This record gives sequence, structure tokens and C-alpha cells, in this order.
Amino acid sequence: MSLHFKEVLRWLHRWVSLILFPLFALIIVTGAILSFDPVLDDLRSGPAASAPADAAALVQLLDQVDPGQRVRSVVVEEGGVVLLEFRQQGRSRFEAFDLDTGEALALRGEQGDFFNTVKHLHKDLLLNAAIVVEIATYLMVLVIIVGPFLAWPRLRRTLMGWHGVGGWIALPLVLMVSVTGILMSLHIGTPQLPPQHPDDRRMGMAPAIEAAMAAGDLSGVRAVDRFKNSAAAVQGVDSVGEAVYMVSHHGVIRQDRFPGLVTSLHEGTWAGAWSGLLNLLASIVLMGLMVTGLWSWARRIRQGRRRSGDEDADILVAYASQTGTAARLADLTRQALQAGGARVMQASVAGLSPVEFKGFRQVFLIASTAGEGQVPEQARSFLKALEGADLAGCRFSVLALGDRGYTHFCRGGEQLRSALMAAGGEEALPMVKVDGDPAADWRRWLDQVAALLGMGLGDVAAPQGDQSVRLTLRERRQLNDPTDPDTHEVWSLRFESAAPLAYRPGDLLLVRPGVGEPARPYSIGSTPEDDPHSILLTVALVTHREADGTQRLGKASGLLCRQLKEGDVLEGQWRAHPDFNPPEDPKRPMIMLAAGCGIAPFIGFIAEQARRKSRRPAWLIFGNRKRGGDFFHGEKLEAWHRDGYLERLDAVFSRDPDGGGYVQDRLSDAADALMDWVLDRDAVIYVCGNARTLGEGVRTTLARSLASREGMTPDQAARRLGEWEAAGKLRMDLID
Ligand SMILES: Cc1cc2nc3c(=O)[nH]c(=O)nc-3n(C[C@H](O)[C@H](O)[C@H](O)COP(=O)(O)O)c2cc1C
Repeated sequence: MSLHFKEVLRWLHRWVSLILFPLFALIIVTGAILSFDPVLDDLRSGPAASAPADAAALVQLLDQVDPGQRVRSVVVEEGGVVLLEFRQQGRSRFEAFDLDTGEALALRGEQGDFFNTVKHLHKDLLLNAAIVVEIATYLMVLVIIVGPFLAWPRLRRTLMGWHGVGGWIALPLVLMVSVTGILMSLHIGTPQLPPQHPDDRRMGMAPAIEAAMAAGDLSGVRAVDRFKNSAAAVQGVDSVGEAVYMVSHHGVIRQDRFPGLVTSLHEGTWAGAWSGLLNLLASIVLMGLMVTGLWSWARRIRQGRRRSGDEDADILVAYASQTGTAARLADLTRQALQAGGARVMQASVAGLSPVEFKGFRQVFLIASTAGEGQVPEQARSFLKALEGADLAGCRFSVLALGDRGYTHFCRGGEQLRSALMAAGGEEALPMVKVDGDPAADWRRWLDQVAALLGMGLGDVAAPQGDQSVRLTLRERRQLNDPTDPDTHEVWSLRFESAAPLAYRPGDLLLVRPGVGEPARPYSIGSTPEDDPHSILLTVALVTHREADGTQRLGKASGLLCRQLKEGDVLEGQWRAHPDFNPPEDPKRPMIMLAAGCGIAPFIGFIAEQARRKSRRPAWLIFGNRKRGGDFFHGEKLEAWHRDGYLERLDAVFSRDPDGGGYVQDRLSDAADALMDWVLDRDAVIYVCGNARTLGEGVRTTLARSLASREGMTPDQAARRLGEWEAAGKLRMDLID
């Protein structure tokens, strides 16, 4: 089936059931209640008579006890007991009589009006709106039929896994109840009726029996019911055998069966009263399918919408952060302004579209600079979207974080500011540029913000800055095959700290190669739970070739991989990186996508799992050039996989024949499983490696899989990824 067609089907399946959820639920729940009706009837009215009542005697009784012909139904029970149903002010009332003596008898049980009301609700919503129910039933059948085209049944212990398998197994049953409903509304497979006119009076019970006696040779009667507008159905026995006479003021038609297979299938009376329990099961399954579908849809929406702050905020604190500093400052800014009485929303620009800025009285943007003077990865699509945006009247202020050690100081913040101005935004406070540790500058900027808003500040928490650490190199081991020129030089380094450290795997160690030089961040790939004095790094040696052909080493990586000797001391800084730590919720699954030395933080993630004996579902896709030459930490990873700390391990090698290509190729091959993890199990996706190759490849593959699975346009899928980033469901730690 073509992808596009499948997307259309998925769209129909989802939106028809979401929009009509209340109506579907009403039809299904009332249907479920009605499936008890025949059962209760059976229990209440005692066994049906084995011998029918004499037709002439019954007419005589009716003439005697119901001269006004108000009885709506007649049932003949064992022992010559005749049960008559009267209606008074819309309510049913029952009376029992002895056929032989005409005496009134005590009732065995009281039949309420309840089932009648439910039946009407089921058939016409108590509003004479049978056509609405009919159309809804057509659409319900459409939703049911489309379901199996969307996915093969696969046993997965997820909400959507149950939804899929449940839908497949129950398909015949749920189709049976819904299709028979449609057939009934079309009068297909239901008893043939004699002609009727809209202004006919209702058929009386006694005249109906007499008409049946006159037209055929009906001798015994089991039951009489009003049927459709002005007709009646007389069930009984004639010279041929069991028969039903459909009687109207204009004719009589004899049938062998009543009410017909279609109706008895729909009402669940095809094998006696108790076969209705199958219909009850169908209703429960249908409700279950609707609720699981709705629930998982709602969860997906929620996954993308996580913003913190006040719903009715008129102040927005937006941030664009690469390693979490701007995000932390945005958090503290929001808290301080809220404490001062303002209504504030805080969000990453990854999850915002530029027009949203216009909905706020003031926007405060805290933006860092990454790479060589670029905006952080999470702000790239926002910056692009600003190109065509109209932000006339939008008032904004920027706090730009940076480091003068880099050539393009605070260029990320500058780019965002220029784009906001070009779109028509008005700068409320002049941009403040921060060099290095932002604590003091941020605090001053916050005072300006408060003054601009004309408010005082509540308690202001101090931002936690980077912490100095003194480390001794204890061990350095080359991870790639030194004899293979086709692999990059990568080392594993273990440092020791005299003081215990309370970092998390994924936090950063900032290494400054010299005074005035910019610091370079390295992901920490260990857990203090193994040893609080130890830190593990995985470092690629960066090399540049000069114009004259000589090779120059990267300053920070050269220091780590060459200059430092075992036993030497390194003065570094430890920076918390909460955006790139394992998920807070110890059960929430995680997917780790790593290329080359992007494996660095994940070694710590899985080590933490193993130390805690955690069975959190974890899936790692690692990509590099050659299995033989550069499967970094391969043995350790395979052991963790064997021991169950990694539920799934995929290693792909682009230069091996049949090596599986790149990480994004494996991701694309496993698109179904990937979407199961991400959408149904609410996994967090971590990506670490090169921005241009891995970052963009993963982004494209994710957007494509999402678009196909969810029936979205490429734009919608890209926006959803942005929302995931803002909500911390997609976390990228990339290097240019
Ligand atoms: C890899 C890397 C590249 C950076 N490039 C620049 C740059 O080109 N210009 C600049 O002013 N600051 C640069 N910085 C400094 C950051 O902008 C600064 O540390 C900021 O506080 C980080 O904020 P964040 O954690 O929110 O991303 C760079 C930092 C790192 C780690």
C-alpha cells in the first residue's frame, strides 16, 4: 500500500473517532446496556410457554381487559399466563391475566421504563434523530475497517500494542454489531412489511391477531408486538408450523422467522437471551479500543506541549541553550518574576513559533552561542522561521551568553536579535552580552527587567555556576586501532579527584587549554555511583592541516590525548548538564543515538543502569567506520546487552561491507520499532555526535518516520520535533 494512502487512512481512523468520540461512546454504552435486556427479560418473565395460547381466547381476553386498545405488547407465558404491557405518560406498566378465567394475577417482577429509554437513546438519541445515529454507524464501520490496514497485529506490552492486537482479534465481533446496525436501518434482512401510511392509527393487539387469523390459519399465539410505525408482529403457530404475521391496516404478510437473522444478531438473541453477552463483549472491546486510542493520542500531544509557568501568562521567558546554562537562567528568571507577582511562561524556542511571541506583553530571550559563532542547535529552525515572520508590535529583550575566548563573541544572541528586529520586533532593553560565568550579569539584567515591568522581585536564587575540579590523569587508553589509518584517533581517559564528586552521567567537564583560551566541553561517561572519585572521558583527537601541509592538533584534545601524562593534574570545571542526563523517571525508556566519540556520555548512562540494576528499557544505536577498528567500548556494551541493561544494541559500520551504513540508516530500517518506543512507550531520544551528519540525518529520519506513522505533513512533523525538543523528549548534544 502506498505511504500516502496509508496516511490518509490513519488520518481518517484517528480524526473520525476523535471527533465522534462522544456519539460513538453513547451508542456503544447504550448498546452494552441493551444486551442485558433479553437476559433480564428471561429471568423476569419466567420460561416462555411451551404451548401457544388459543388465538380466539386471547382476542376475547384482550377485548375484555383492553377495550380501548392501549396494550402495546403481549407475551404468553407458561401455565396460560398472559403478560400485557400498557404505557402511561411515557412509562411502561405491566399486568398479568389468567387466559382461561380472565382473572388478574400478581406480577412476578416489575419491568421498568429504563430499557425503553436506553433503546431510544441508542436508536435516535431521544431526539428523533435516527439519521444521526445511522451516519455515525457508517463512520464507525469505516473506522473499524480501516484499523487493520494500519498495522499488523504484533504483541507489544504497550497501549497501542494492545489496541492493535485487540482490534484485530475482535474485528469480526465488532463488525458484526455495527454492520447489522446499518443493515437494520436499511431494512435489509429484517422482516418484510405490508404497506403502511404515515397517518395510519397504531395497530391494536386484538385486531392484529384477528387479521392474522383471517389471512392465514393462525391458531396459537406466543407474542404480539408493535412493529415500526403502525404495524404489529404476531408470533404463533399455524397449520404449517411456527410463523410470524406482519400486520398493518392494509395487509398481512406471513414469515417463517422473526425478527430475522440480522436483528437477532444485532440484539444478541440469535441463540437465546444469553447470546447477548457476546454483544456486551463487543461493546466492551469497542470502548476499550476507543479509550486506548484516545489516551495514547492525548499522551502524544502532551509529550510535545510541556512548557512551564502560568497558562494565562503575559510575559514569556524564552531560551536557546546548547549546554543548559541559558535554560537554567530562564528557569530562575521565571521563578523570580513569578515571585514578584507576574504571570510568566517559560519555553525553549525549539517549541515556539515566532508568531507566538506576539501573544505576550514582553518577551525576554536568553540565548547562548555554540560552535563557531552559531545559534544553539535548538534555535536553528526558529531562526529560519523568523525570516518570513511579522512581529510588528512585539517587544523583546535579549540576554546573550558567550565567551570572549571565541572569535565570534555572543554571535548567537546577536543573530537572534537582528532577526527579531528585521521581523518588526521592538527592542525594549538593550541587549546585554555576558562573558563566561553569567551569574553577576544575569542578576543585573534581571533588575533591569523588573524595572521595565514596573515590579519588585521576590527572592532570587543564585544560579549554580560551573565548579572547579582538580583531576589527576590515572589511565589513558587508545580506543581505535592505531594501525588502521582509516579510523579516527580516539582515547579513553580516566581521571581521579581527591574530593568525591556528585555529578551525573552526561554532565560536562570544561577543559581550558591555556589562559585566555576558550574552554571545550567533554561529556562525562561514568557514574559517581561506581566511584565518586573517578571521571571517564572519551576524547577524539582533533587535527587541522595547515596551508603548508603541517598538521596541527586541537588545543584541548591535544592537551588531553598527548601532552598530559599519567599522574599529571588537570584543572577543569564541572558543568551540570541536566538536559543531557538520563531521564528523571527511572522507568522511562531511553534511546541513545551515537556516532563516533558521541558514545561518550552513554557509557555513563548505561553504567548507571547496570550499577542500579535498573531494567529501564534502553536502546543504543552506535555508528562508526569499522567494527574491527573502532567499535568503541564494544565489549562493555555487548556485556551490558547480554546482561539486559541494554534492551537493544545496534552497531553499524559504514566502511564495512554489509556494515549497515550510518546510524540514521538503521534508524530508518527500524522506523516501526522506533515509533513504538517513542510514541507508545514515551521514550526520550538522546543524540550525541556530529551536528551536520548525525544531527541532521537523525532529524530527517525522525521527521519522516513520524510523518508516516502519524499521517503528518513534513512541516507538521518538523514542528512536532521542535515541541519534543522543548519538552526534553528529544535531546541533542552535538558538535560541529
Ligand atoms: C562548543 C562551544 C562553542 C562555543 N562557541 C562560542 C562562540 O562562538 N562565541 C561565544 O561567544 N561563545 C561561545 N561559547 C560559549 C557559550 O556560549 C557559553 O558558555 C554559554 O554560557 C553556554 O550557554 P548554554 O549552556 O546555554 O549553551 C561556546 C561554548 C561551547 C561549549
